[in-house]
Amino acid sequence: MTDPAAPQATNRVLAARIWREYLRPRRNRLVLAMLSAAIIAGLSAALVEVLKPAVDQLITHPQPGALVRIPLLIAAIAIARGLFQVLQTTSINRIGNGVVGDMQVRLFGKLVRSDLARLRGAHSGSYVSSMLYDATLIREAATSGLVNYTREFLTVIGALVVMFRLDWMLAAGVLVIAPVASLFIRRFSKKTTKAAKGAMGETSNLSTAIMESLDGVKIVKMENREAYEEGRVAEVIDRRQRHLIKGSNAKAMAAPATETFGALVTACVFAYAGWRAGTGGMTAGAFTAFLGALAMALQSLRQVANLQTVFSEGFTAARRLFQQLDVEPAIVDPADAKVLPPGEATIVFDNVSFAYGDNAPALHEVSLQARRGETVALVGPSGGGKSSLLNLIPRFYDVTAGAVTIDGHDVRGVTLASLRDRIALVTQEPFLFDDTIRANIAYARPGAAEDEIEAAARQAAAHDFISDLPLGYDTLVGEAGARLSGGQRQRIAIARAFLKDAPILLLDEATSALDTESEAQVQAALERLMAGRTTIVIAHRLSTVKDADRIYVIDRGRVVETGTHAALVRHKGLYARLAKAQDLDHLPATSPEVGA
Ligand SMILES: Nc1ncnc2c1ncn2[C@@H]1O[C@H](COP(=O)(O)OP(=O)(O)OP(=O)(O)O)[C@@H](O)[C@H]1O
Repeated sequence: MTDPAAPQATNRVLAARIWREYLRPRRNRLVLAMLSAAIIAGLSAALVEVLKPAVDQLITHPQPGALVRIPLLIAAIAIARGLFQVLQTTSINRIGNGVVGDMQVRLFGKLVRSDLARLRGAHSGSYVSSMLYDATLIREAATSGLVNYTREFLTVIGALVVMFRLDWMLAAGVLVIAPVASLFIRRFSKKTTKAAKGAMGETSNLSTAIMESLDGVKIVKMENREAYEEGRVAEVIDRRQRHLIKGSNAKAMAAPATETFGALVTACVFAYAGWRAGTGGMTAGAFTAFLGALAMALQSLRQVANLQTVFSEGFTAARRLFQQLDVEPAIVDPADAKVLPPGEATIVFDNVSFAYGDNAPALHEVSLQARRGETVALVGPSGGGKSSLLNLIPRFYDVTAGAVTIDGHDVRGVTLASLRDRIALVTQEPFLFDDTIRANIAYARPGAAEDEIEAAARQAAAHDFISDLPLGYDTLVGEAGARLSGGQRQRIAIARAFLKDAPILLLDEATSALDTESEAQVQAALERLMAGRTTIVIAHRLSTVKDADRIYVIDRGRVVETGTHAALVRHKGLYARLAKAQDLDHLPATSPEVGA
């Protein structure tokens, strides 16, 4: 069997998976929808068959009683068909929305658990398009497509049965030309499939382009590039529309073809019927009913043809969505993972090398150590590898060689949950969710009590400004915290770390975004946060560097110097040059040796 996630997975494999995972749990309702579809097809056939007695008994040879009986019969069939149509539609709606919901939840669950490397590797727009667009296309194919197909198919069969009952010879003649109709259907379904695939690819590009422009809206405005962005999006829209137009044209061109074909068949039926009527073999009623059945069969065949597009879109979407769904993260708990036991929280990098995928290594044989109560600073030129190093501790990425250990336990040997429980991370641009300040502080500990949240905010020097807000802790912070200042966002992130109270603190310090007063508050809060923890900080603020127990100077992926600020200044190496550039090389030197 083909792997359902593989790009070449056959439609049969995809259909089996959709059935197994999404439809089987809803099979009762699906059976109801299918039964309704079958009954609708039967009633439609009955409706055309009634035309025979209707014409014969009401018009050609009027019969007493028929005037009431036949209209009542038609009304009863029509009402029953209407009721089953409602039943079919409501069942499909329930199944369809359930299927989409399931797919979206599963896909999001998968994405949010996937490796950082994978998430960084594709634009989030493509995930959004898959979640919203692909899932809907699969729903269309798997629910209304499937049920309508069944209904229309059975309607064709029903119409054929009626035709055979009315005049088997004529029906057999019509049946002989059926393969021609199927040739039509196949021909244009190929074209629409190709167009559908193209349109789907462009839908993904479109969401990417829109999200990117809006994410970078400040720079777009600053550089007066609105018109350029508009043009860029317009180009993608144009490409997408070209595919959509091609698809619609293929459909539209098929309509005159099938209609002409239908008219030709009808003409033949007329000729035959005329001949048969002349010889007394076919009544006017039978003839009318036959034409009605033929028209119904042709109409249903057209629907069947249209549904081919729905199926091909659905399968293409399923192939894409399952591919996304089936990528297993590489960074997971090992089979024999143990919980990281509480301890001193000593972090050791033992000859660590690391590369992003197949790129050149970002870190070469790095060794470093940070103990409880210590502040270890990472400094060095941009692109040197400081962030990469920090990312290895909570296993956002895994080392390529060597090991990162905490209290002697390799981080790859313990559960991710217990590892990350022990670490608080405060980044340069702290991320806040569009929720209340309270929820943002309590993000790591959703069950935290009100006074714990407030205590954390006080320690982070955030309580006063929060209390000054009209809604206090209930204030909604806006998208990514947009309604707060940079310093306020940072203090909320620090409060979050205080509340988490993890023994390890990873800090990517803010650079120059803050004014002096705000910076002093943030700095004081950070110092309180660092006390008594194992802190590794990417240092930009020189006061942190000065007070650090140890500084590791990282350049081009290697630790090139180690020591205290004073010792490193005396050493007159890279650090001394960086410090000089920042006018910080005149501090009294009091301290120990420099290493490398
Ligand atoms: N996701 C990624 N994929 C591929 N390469 C990356 C990725 N992130 C960083 N790099 C590369 O790894 C190297 C180290 O980057 P890193 O971000 O760790 O440096 P840094 O010292 O933190 O820089 P800065 O001070 O500018 O933030 C750089 O050459 C960078 O181009």
